[in-house]
Amino acid sequence: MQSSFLLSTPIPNSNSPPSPPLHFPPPSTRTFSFPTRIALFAVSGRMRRHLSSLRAKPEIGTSGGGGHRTLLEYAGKGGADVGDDLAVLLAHIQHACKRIAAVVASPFNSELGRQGSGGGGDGSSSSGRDAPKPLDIVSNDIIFSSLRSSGKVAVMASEEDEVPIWITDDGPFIVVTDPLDGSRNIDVSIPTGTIFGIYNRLVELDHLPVEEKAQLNSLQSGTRLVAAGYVLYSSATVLCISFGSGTHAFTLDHSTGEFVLTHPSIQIPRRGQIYSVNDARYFDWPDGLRQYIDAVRQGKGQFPKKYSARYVCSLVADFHRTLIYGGVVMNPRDHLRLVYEANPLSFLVEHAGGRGSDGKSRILSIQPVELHQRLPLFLGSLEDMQELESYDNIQQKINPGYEV
Ligand SMILES: O=P(O)(O)OC[C@H]1O[C@](O)(COP(=O)(O)O)[C@@H](O)[C@@H]1O
Repeated sequence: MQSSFLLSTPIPNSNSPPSPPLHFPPPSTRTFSFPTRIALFAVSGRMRRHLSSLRAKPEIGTSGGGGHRTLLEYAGKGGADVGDDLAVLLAHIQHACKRIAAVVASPFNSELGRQGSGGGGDGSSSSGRDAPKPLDIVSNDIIFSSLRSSGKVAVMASEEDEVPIWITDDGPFIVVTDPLDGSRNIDVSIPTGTIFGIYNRLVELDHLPVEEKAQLNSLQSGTRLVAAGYVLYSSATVLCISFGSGTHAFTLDHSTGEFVLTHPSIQIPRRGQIYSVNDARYFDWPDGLRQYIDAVRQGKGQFPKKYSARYVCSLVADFHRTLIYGGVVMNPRDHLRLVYEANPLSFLVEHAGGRGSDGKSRILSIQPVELHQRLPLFLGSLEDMQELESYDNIQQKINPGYEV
């Protein structure tokens, strides 16, 4: 009785047209004992309440359905009220990231993902940057055309472009971005991500030649970020953002095409029990880092429990897990980029109560001197980061240029 009742009752979903009011005939009482009748009545009552809650109309301003606010509602006047210009820019960024999500998940990208393009024989470009894969280029183009059509961006500075690109003189914002981080994982469907940071255009530089003002606007210190975020392309597509007050994550609802608020005001645990690093590099590490990892592995660190290791080798994925579960994510060699990777992620982790460091200094306080500047990167829970940095010698100076 109970299971056929469940099977025959259509459960509304947001794709279905509005359905007529649900009517549940009371279960027949003729063939059941009194206690069974009571139990069935309770089940059907609970079920009725559950189903009507599924059919509940979203609150005003919650068009994501299910009572969740969408990203644009959150950023708008009834929410964080980030201003019209930033809201328009955000609408274009989220649109670009939905397109990238579709491209990385497409069955037709495998050929693209496999080929390298350009660069030197050692897989690097003439400027020492890694050779981009075709999907890096496609993602870069998607971001660029969205930023340009927003009309709100003066400069885009991307991992995939040798120099920052001047877009429009009166764009109020500067966007720094790694359009597709972790693209080396694309052939095997491991998560990837987009990272971005948003600054105000420095109007005091408007009189300078275009190349010069594009460069200087892009090299602002992380403390001046207006907003920063990442989009994780994984089992779910998650857009995590901070406008300088809290860090919030929105998950793409594929049935509505909206990012809906799923993780408001994320607080990274003060201490986690996970470290994330490529530990095949153990023998190239300095003593301090080895000692730290040896200690936490054995439960001999400040926290008397043995840590676990997790390493996806995709910065956005490793960072997202660390933000939610706590612990530390690190790349101790000079590999990740200050401007469009370390700064945005440090901004996010700080606004969630954690810390971002190069092993010696706070990331956000480092003045960038060039667009593709690399550095060691450590991000995570406050207590874990304090413990890690207390080892002093944690930056890996030997960087042989690993093959994989
Ligand atoms: O090779 P390592 O030191 O493990 O570095 C892996 C890191 O490099 C990255 O792949 C970024 O490098 P790329 O921008 O060259 O892809 C991160 O996603 C990842 O966390």
